[in-house]
Amino acid sequence: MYARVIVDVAAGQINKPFDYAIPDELSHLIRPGMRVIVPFGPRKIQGFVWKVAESTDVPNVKPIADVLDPHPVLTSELLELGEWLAKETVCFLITAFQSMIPAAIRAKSKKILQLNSENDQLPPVLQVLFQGKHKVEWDKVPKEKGTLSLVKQALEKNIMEVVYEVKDKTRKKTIPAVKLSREVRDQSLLDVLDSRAKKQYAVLDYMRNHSDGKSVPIQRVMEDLAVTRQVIRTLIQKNLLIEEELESYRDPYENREFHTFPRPALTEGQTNVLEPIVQSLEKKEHVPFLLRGVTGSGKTEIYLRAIERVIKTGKEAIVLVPEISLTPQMVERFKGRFGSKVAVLHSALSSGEKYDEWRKIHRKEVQVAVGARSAVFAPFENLGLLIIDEEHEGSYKQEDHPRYHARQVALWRGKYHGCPVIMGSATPSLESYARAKRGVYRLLELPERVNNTALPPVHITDMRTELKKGNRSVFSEILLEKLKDRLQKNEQSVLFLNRRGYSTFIMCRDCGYTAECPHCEITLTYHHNDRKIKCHYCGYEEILPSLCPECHSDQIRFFGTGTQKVEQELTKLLPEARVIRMDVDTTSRKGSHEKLLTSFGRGEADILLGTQMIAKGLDFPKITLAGILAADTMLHLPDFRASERTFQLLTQVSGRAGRDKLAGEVVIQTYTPDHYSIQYAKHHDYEAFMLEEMGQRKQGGYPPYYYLALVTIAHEDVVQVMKTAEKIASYLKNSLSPETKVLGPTVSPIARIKDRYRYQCMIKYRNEPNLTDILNQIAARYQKEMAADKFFISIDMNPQMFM
Ligand SMILES: Nc1ncnc2c1ncn2[C@@H]1O[C@H](COP(=O)(O)OP(=O)(O)OP(=O)(O)O)[C@@H](O)[C@H]1O
Ligand SMILES: [Zn+2]
Ligand SMILES: [Zn+2]
Repeated sequence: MYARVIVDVAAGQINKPFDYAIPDELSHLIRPGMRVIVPFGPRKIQGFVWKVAESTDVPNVKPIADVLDPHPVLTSELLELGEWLAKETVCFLITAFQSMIPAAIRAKSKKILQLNSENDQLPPVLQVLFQGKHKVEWDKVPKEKGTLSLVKQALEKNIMEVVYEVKDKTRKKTIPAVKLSREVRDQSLLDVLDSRAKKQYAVLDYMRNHSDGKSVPIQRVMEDLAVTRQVIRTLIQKNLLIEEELESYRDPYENREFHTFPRPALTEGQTNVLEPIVQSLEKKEHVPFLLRGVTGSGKTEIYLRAIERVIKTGKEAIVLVPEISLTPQMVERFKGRFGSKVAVLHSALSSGEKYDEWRKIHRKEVQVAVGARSAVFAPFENLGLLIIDEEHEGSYKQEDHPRYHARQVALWRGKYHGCPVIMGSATPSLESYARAKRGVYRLLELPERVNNTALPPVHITDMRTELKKGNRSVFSEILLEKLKDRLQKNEQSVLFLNRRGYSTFIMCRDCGYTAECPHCEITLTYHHNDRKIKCHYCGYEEILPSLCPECHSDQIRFFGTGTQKVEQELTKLLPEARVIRMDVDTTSRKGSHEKLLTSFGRGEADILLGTQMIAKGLDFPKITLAGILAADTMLHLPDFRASERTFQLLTQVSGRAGRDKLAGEVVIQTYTPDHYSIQYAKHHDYEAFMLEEMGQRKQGGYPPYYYLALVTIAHEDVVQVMKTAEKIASYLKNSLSPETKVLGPTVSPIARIKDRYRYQCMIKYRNEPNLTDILNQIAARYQKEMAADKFFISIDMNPQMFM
């Protein structure tokens, strides 16, 4: 028997399987989807068994060295999905497979220097390096000329050699447990024990009555019966109990109690919406539903009801939510309804915790997976439903290989399993909405809030007028007034500050110098906490200069409005207000996000001030005011979705106010009050906005009228980039149909990142069946250069970002 293995070397001409012999002792074990260790050149690397075959054309195949999994980590469905994904997103098969499993089991091989003789044969410098051990990781070797040439000599003399070790990072957590041995199960206890051994008798009796023949943690037996470990040990020695290691899960929600989440009677609107979904569940039909429901219309309840049906029929469901709305509140709604049937996959979990949640799915111990983007790969085999909440969210697109969109994957899986997919949002993306209008998706609508409360009235304030009036503060008069009013009434407010397109930077007031990253063409951002300026693209940082590096003036200050600055101003203007600030700085510690929100929910603060993370998902009855401090910061980004994103964000934030009995209100501060995004958001008019935006897209030749593909080429040498970009552009122009437009090459909006100059070509097309093939050819053509770290070519189908 032979295995076709996709090996983990994402470089060179190896986007194809390699054949390995399956040793006899493994032949009954190996199945497609398992991870294996195989020899590859001088080293051993990890791979996935793709297929098992009777024969091979390859002479002298080497045998598989080891198997890492007792059960396949990739189901046959996921293997198939991976192939599709690799082609569609133009990436390596191995990259697609790796992205479907938790990071904890994505093993990497390590390069290691191993001594073949005694330490003292080495030159002193290297002796120090080895410190008496016979192995050193290559990463620990100082990469300087002297040491490297000594290493080279030692390798040539065969004093040491390079080996590769594959480390499986998984560490399953286990706890000691015991179970009854067979002889105890089949006999009367008095036959195996002296009746005077009362405690031992009690233990065996307990095990008979409680354990159902399964193992029980030793700790629990000790606690329940108040016996010492010695009693149990004696029973083990007598072979009456068998000791076992029980796998235990790191449960991030272990110490939390989930209140059973009430199951309200559905409103008429909800009933109508649920009906066609239930029908398609019953008919086992793949129907893509687009559920457009205004904020607070009870979409989540629809999800819960549909999942309920799915679980009843013994099937499984996946629920995707954007990372930032995967709040404890959200988790509680699912855990509160379905309890231990739910696994939560969340990036804030440690990689061990994530792995444990994944294993619950893999071992069919849960039926529902709730999680961010990558949860779409949950290894269920009997899917009955997939849900994408806030389907318009940009974070569903992965901005790294494989550049997939979770919606695209969900639809693929829905089709595979013949089950419905629900895409829900108050502001569906224009692309999805257009598809629904054309009947590709089935449109379901919830136009009203659950208890028929009105959507909150929106005030627009023109910040230019404020400035003319002499108001230099971040807050308009009207917003400040309303904040004071809420304080008096003991109601809560949220203040939203857009993170994107708006950051604090430093500038010299005398000469106009601004600090830029020396490796990227981007301004450095000021961080108040450690008084440093940092690059958000490459991580470069430096201490805030006290004098201007150009003119040595001491008038160097930071500009822009960060949350910290707003908070300072807020405490000055409203000293009595209790403010909770939520941004990257206050939520970086594990669990802090949750703490802040719980505290706000308990009413321990009056104002919640934050960035994107407070825009969605929050459902607090006492919030009656939502303020948006600078609505237009995102409007001017070089991105054709800027207007759409602005509209969506304004609508989402507005939706936080007045969700319960108390009526809500919204204040939007802007410099461009007449912009259609802002005007339609004011009137909660999604359809009118979409209509106007469609016109804009048609004119500009953007989605949904055209599809886009973005090719970015980067290299340290600007001439090389230009030449290659030209070559690629003209190759594309020659191979694609005349109706397709190839724009560029042009300099990317961020012209340099990590010392590499960047150029891009944009492809706009309507019908180009061979495009992915052609792009895959281009990727293959430059693989060697990319592997050698010279060129960096990224191909992004349906891009969400244009930087
Ligand atoms: N049928 C119902 N009867 C009473 N209350 C309900 C009903 N359905 C939902 N709710 C409650 O109404 C509130 C809003 O519902 P939900 O959060 O599901 O809306 P949503 O459409 O998901 O909102 P958003 O898009 O703004 O996040 C919640 O507190 C929910 O518990
Ligand atoms: Zn200066
Ligand atoms: Zn940088």
